Amino acid sequence: MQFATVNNVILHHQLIGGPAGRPVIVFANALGTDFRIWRDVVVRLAGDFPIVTYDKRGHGLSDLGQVPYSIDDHVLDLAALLDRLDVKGAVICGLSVGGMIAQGLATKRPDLVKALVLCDTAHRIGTAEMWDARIESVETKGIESLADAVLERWFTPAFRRPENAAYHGYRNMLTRQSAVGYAATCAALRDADLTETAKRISVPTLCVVGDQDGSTPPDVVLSMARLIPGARYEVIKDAGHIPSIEQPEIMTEMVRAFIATLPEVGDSHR
Ligand SMILES: O=C(O)CC1=CCC(=O)O1
Repeated sequence: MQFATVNNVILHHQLIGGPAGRPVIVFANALGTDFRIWRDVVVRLAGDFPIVTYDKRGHGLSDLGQVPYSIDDHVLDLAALLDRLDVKGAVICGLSVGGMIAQGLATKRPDLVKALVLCDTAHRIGTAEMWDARIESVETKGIESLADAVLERWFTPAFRRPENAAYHGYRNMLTRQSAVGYAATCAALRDADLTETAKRISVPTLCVVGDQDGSTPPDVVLSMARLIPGARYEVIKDAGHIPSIEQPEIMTEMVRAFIATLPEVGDSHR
């Protein structure tokens, strides 16, 4: 099954089976992306762990639902999807707004979360003015109108070479997202301040950032890491906002090494 109705919204997802006794890894995505941004990490981890990927509402093949959204809408969707899949005590690996969803899940539904990998994210991203301007551009001129600026923050100059087919492919991913879903998630980002949430996270947490991230630069991610009790912080060289695309090998090994440090929890898998 790749589609499930939760909270009156169809969510596109994949569950890849893995060995019993290993924690499920759940991947959550950035604004303007779908679950394929994790593909090069997922293929490296598949077989060693059960894996869940999904498209948050308003993105990929998932429904739009009621707009605009709040971060809580996204958190409740992920909680309902994991309940539906009978996943508990997972390692939630969230990138950008996906990392905010992961933080929210860890505090709202601690039974679902064994540990967090927070990639290129923060307790607060951007300013209300910035998100309002972005919403206006998307609503009046479409995602294409901001694509080049977004891609400059997503990727390093080395990745943005005109001859790099992957660069053009991910540009297509961005511009083909629903403008309505994109703007609705910008509203969720505008309204989200997870400062108090981050302080209450009580699971082992790894915070990761690309050294050239133009959206949540290393100092921003570090300030989130400092709020989370006991969190570790790592920088990935030669990566922008989406290290799972630019440095999948390093990203994978960081996730693997982090999971190896987690205490065994008997009921942490399906
Ligand atoms: O679009 C960007 O600048 C990057 C981004 C911010 C939040 C998110 O999920 O992606």
